[in-house]
Amino acid sequence: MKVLVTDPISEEGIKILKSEPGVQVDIETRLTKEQLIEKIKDYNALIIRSETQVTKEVIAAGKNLKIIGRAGVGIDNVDVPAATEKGIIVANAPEGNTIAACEHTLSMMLAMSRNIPQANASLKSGKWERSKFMGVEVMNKTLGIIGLGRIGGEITKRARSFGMEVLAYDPFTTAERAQQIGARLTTLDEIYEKADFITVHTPLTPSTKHMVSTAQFEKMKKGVRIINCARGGIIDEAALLEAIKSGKVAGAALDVFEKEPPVGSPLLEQPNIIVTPHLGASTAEAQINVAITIAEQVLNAFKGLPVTTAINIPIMKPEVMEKVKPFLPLAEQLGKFAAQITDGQIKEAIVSYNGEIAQKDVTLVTVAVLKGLLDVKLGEPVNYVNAKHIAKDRSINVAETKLAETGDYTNLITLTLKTDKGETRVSGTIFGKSDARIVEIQGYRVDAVPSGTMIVTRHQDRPGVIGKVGMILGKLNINISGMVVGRDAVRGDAVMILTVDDEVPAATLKQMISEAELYDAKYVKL
Ligand SMILES: NC(=O)c1ccc[n+]([C@@H]2O[C@H](COP(=O)([O-])OP(=O)(O)OC[C@H]3O[C@@H](n4cnc5c(N)ncnc54)[C@H](O)[C@@H]3O)[C@@H](O)[C@H]2O)c1
Ligand SMILES: O=C(O)[C@H](O)COP(=O)(O)O
Repeated sequence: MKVLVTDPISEEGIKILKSEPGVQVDIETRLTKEQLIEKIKDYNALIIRSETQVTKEVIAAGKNLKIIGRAGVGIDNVDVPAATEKGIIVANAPEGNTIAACEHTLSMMLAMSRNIPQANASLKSGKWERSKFMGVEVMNKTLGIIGLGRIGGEITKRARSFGMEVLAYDPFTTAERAQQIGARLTTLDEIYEKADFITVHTPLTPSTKHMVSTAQFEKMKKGVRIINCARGGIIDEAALLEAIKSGKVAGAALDVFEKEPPVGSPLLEQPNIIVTPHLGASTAEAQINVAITIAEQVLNAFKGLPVTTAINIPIMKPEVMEKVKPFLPLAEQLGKFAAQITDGQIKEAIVSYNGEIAQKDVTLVTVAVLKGLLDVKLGEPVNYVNAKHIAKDRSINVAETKLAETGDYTNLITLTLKTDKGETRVSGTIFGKSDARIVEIQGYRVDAVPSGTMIVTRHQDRPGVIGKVGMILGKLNINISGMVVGRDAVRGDAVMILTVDDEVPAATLKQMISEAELYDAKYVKL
């Protein structure tokens, strides 16, 4: 397994990767786009920070990529949909630099309030300008936080200790959580109306891009101070420049820029804008944290272990994962089995859960069913990353139903496929800890271990049918190792599963259908 590291990460992470037998690590920073596209084809993992741009072209060239690891939080420099489509895991290190970014934000707020960078530059240039650098206090001021996630939360706690009132806006958090950490959740308009300081802590996404622009500056208090230690582009730089020039905004503290480095940006010429070169995560502690996390995640991906910080796979807490793990192989086999006995174009896949499993978080189990189903149907690599995406792309509607009733089985997973030609229904269960069985096909009871190769027939239950099938297979030296039949009534319709030790040619299935007068016969390989 080969890992390419294209942005500088702490040695601690590199050591972890290198200590794993069979893992080769190459560090190549400052690659051009073309160089990265050329190199990436040989690698199984790419580790980056915020500088490397992982574009669609890079991802397309990464024929052997399993995982893109971001040693930090923001993944706006990675084309995540393109990676998902290719089945490449994108993982970040979401917690390692929270404190670093929080402390940097507060440093910037205080430095801006007391003109520290300007005063430092003045004194070092030989001046002694005490009256020029009159500051403001933060105590008894209102801090508006946009994005009350990990960093916004830590900032709240510390800002409260400075004696600030904290107003927060975050559509994805609750008023209770905000209150618990010391903020009052409110609207953006109230923040703009009341805040003396406004700091943004959202990711950069299409919906947060330029969320603070001319119209928003107009709503703010005169003399407001702005901080952006999240991502360049959340605040519209052109609008900020105008607001600074007009005096509406008294000062700004920026760690991040729409273009990095911000060469030639007029923002750099404004005396009341202080800047740092994207240093939010640059502490020794944070860099060790994120490098260790991402190295561990990359190794997990190589070993097929859960990548717990992946942002394009359903993530589960280890205790939840432990409970659903035994069902994943069964779920995948059900998907594969159903795909091979189903004709027509799949319009809908309904995964129904009965019994104990219905009480669990089955997100990953449904993905496993889709993985098995689409792997067979499409003949292209499908994994836990891209299964849902591919289903959506192919206009296959995926539904989940849950029923706590146990019926005859403690747990039952049923996959129903609706196609343009009809409907297929297959159910499976786990006996004991991991004994997987297919227990129903089209409503007929059966009992088959979902593995190996088999022939699945639909026919009328009458004398001679099974004999004729056996004769045909016998003549071709195809060995039958097991047989189960399910029927609705004596001489009614039936299904049969014949487990076979050898490959069954399509012509043999046709011969069986015509000579034994079967409704249908399918070869299933699991
Ligand atoms: N300057 C740096 O070096 C540095 C360091 C770390 C993180 N960051 C940036 O900070 C961002 C936040 O990091 P975090 O760890 O707190 O992430 P987080 O996911 O814990 O928090 C982000 C919060 O933003 C909220 N949010 C999303 N869309 C929103 C919207 N439209 N309006 C308001 N809130 C919205 C989310 O609900 C979430 O609570 C990262 O995405 C990264 O870009 C920068
Ligand atoms: O999103 C992040 O984690 C920060 O912006 C840090 O970026 P960096 O790893 O390039 O310092």
